[in-house]
Amino acid sequence: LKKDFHFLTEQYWSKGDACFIPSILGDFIILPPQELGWLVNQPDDILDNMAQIMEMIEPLYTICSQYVVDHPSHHKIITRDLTRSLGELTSDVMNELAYALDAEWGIDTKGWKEVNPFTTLMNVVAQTANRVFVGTPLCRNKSFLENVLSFASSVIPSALFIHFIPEFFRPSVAPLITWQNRRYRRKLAGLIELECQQRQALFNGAAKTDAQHNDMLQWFIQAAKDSDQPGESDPSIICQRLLVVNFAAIHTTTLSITNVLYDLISSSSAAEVIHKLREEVSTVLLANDNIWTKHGISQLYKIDSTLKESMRLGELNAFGIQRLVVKQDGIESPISKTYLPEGTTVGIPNRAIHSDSRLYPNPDAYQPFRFSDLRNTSSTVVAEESQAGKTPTIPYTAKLSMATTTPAYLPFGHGRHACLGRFFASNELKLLLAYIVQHYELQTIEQRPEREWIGSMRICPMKNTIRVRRREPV
Ligand code: HEM
Repeated sequence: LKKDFHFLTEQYWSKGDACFIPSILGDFIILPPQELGWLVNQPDDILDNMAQIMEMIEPLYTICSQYVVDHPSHHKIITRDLTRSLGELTSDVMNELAYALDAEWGIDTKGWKEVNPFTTLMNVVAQTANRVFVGTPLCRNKSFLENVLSFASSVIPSALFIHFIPEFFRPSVAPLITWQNRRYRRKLAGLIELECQQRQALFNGAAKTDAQHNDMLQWFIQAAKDSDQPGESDPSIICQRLLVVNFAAIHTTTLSITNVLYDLISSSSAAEVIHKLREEVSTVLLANDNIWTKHGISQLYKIDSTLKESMRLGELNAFGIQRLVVKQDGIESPISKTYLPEGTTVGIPNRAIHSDSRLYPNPDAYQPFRFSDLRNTSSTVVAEESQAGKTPTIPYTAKLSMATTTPAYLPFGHGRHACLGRFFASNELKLLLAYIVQHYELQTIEQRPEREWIGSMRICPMKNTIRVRRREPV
C-alpha cells in the first residue's frame, strides 16, 4: 500500500477521481478530497458512522452490549462533562502523568536509560487517562492497569479475526476467539463495578452531590440518576461505557505521542527544537505562577505545533472519515459521480491531503514549528489589518491548534462525528510533551524507524527503544 500511494495519489485523487482499493480487511472506495464536504454532511441513514465502527471493531463481541451501542450516552458525557472539566482536572492530569512517567523512565540523573517509548508511554497514558475516567486509587491499581491495557490491545486483533469468519458462523465462533478479551473484561468489571456500587451507595444516601469525586465514573453515576432509563444505573452498563472510552483513548494517544518522540529525536535540528520547547515551557510556567492551568496549556504554541506536525505526518489511518453505505441501492457522489453500492466502505485520502504541497509547502519535511510560525504570521497580519480598520483576512489563530479539525487537517476526523475526546487528548498530550522536554534528555538517533502498515492503519514503531536521562532539577 505504501509503495502504491504516490501512484494512487497522482492517478486518481489529484484528478478528482475516486479510487477502488481492494483489501483483505474490506474493500474501500476512496473519494477525492473535493468530496470531503459532501461525505461528512451525509446523514447516518445514508452513510453510517456507527455501522462502520461495528464492522471495524465488532464491539458486541469485543467490548459491550447492544444496549450500549444503541444508547451511546457516553458521547454526551465526553463532550459535556469531560470537556467542561478540563480546567479543573489539569493539575490531576499533570500530577498523574508525572508520577507515571517518573516510574517508567526513572529519576536517575547520572546514566542514560534504554526505554521502549511505545510500551512505557502506553502505561503512562492509561494511568493518566484513568485518573480522569475512574480516579484514584483505581487508576494506580496494578491489576486494573494490566487488564485495561490487555483489553484495549486485544480489541483490534480479535475484530480482525472475526472479520474473516462468515457472518452466519460468527455468533458461535467469535466467542471462542474473544475468550481472552472476555477474561480481561471480567477482571475489569469486578474492579469497576465494585467501585461504582460503593459510590452509588454513598450517593443514594443523603448526599445530593458527590464532592469527593470528579471523574467520568462519577459523571456516569450522576447522569444515570437523572436519566429516565433504569438500565443506565446498572454498574455493568457503566463499566461497559468506561471500556468503550478506554478503547477510544489509549492507543490513539499512545501512538500519537510515540510518533512525536521519533520525529523529534531523528530530526537534524533536534537539539535546537528541544531547546525552544523547553524555553516555551519555562516561560509559560513562569507567567502562570508555576502552576499548570488550562490557560497556561493554551499558551504552549510550539508544543501544540510540534504535536500537530507529527499528527499531520503520521495520521493513524491513511483513509479517514470512513463510513458504511447503508442506503438501499447505494448512492452516487456529487462531483466524481462515483456509484457507491450499499455495503461498501467509503472514505477520503487523509495521507494524500496531509501531503498535498498546495496545503502544506514542502509537505514531506518535518517542520515542528510549521503551525506556530504560521500563527505568528497570521496574528501579525490580523493585528495590522484590524489597526487599519479592515476586516481580518486570516481569522486563523484557533484553526491552527492541534484539536481543531479542518478539511486540510484530519487526524481527529472532521464534521459532526469528529473525535469527541480531542480536547482532552490534546491537553493531555501537551502536558505530557511539556513534562518530557522539561524533565528528560532524549538521545538523538540517525534514522527514524519506519512506520508499519496494517491495512490502511499506520502504526508507529512498537518494539524499538530510545535512550533517555533525567535532567538535573532546574
Ligand atoms: C490523539 C488521540 C486521539 C486520536 C488521534 C483520535 C482520533 C479519532 C478519529 C480519527 C475518530 C473518527 C472520526 C471520524 O470518523 O470522523 C475518533 C472518534 C472518536 N473518538 Fe477519538 N481520538 C483520540 C483520542 C480520543 C479520546 C481521549 C477519547 C475519549 C476520551 C476519544 C473518543 C472518541 C469517540 C467517542 C469517537 C466517536 C465519535 C462519533 O462516533 O461520533 N478519542 N477519534
